[in-house]
Amino acid sequence: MTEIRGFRGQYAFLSNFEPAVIRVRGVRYPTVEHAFQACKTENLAERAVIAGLPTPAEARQAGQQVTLRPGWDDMKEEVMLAMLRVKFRQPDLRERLLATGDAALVEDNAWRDRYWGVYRGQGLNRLGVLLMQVREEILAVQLQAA
Ligand SMILES: Nc1c(N[C@@H]2O[C@H](COP(=O)(O)O)[C@@H](O)[C@H]2O)[nH]c(=O)[nH]c1=O
Repeated sequence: MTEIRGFRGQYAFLSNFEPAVIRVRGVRYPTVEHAFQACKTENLAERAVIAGLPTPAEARQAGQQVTLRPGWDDMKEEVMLAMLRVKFRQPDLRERLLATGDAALVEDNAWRDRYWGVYRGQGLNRLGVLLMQVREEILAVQLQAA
């Protein structure tokens, strides 16, 4: 089976740091990263600040300082999945995701994240797994409509 390892170059669009407008409760976020980090808090003022940050790296940093909502750890995968579903509703991104076929998607990273990705050959690759789930869902809908 082919594998896409590392979301760089032509596969950078799979990264949460890539531009993709996500709307959550009327607020517009420029990347999944912004939206995901904002969802860590229920404080709308904190969300608004994150939405306005110029880069996803700054959004990620800000997400480490917000008032964490109760139970965040148990809901973070559902939230990530929801954000990814919104991202890949956009036709161009949806087509590019589908074009990865049945390749394994592995968020191989250099920033030592072994939860969402894989670092030095080890990690849960939860981002990759959720991306593959979204790809499956899109494919299932297309097959139903065919
Ligand atoms: N740190 C990083 C990425 N990692 C992203 O950061 C998020 C993890 O957030 P947290 O759960 O708050 O640690 C998650 O969306 C993961 O995909 N991605 C990138 O392209 N470049 C980076 O430098």
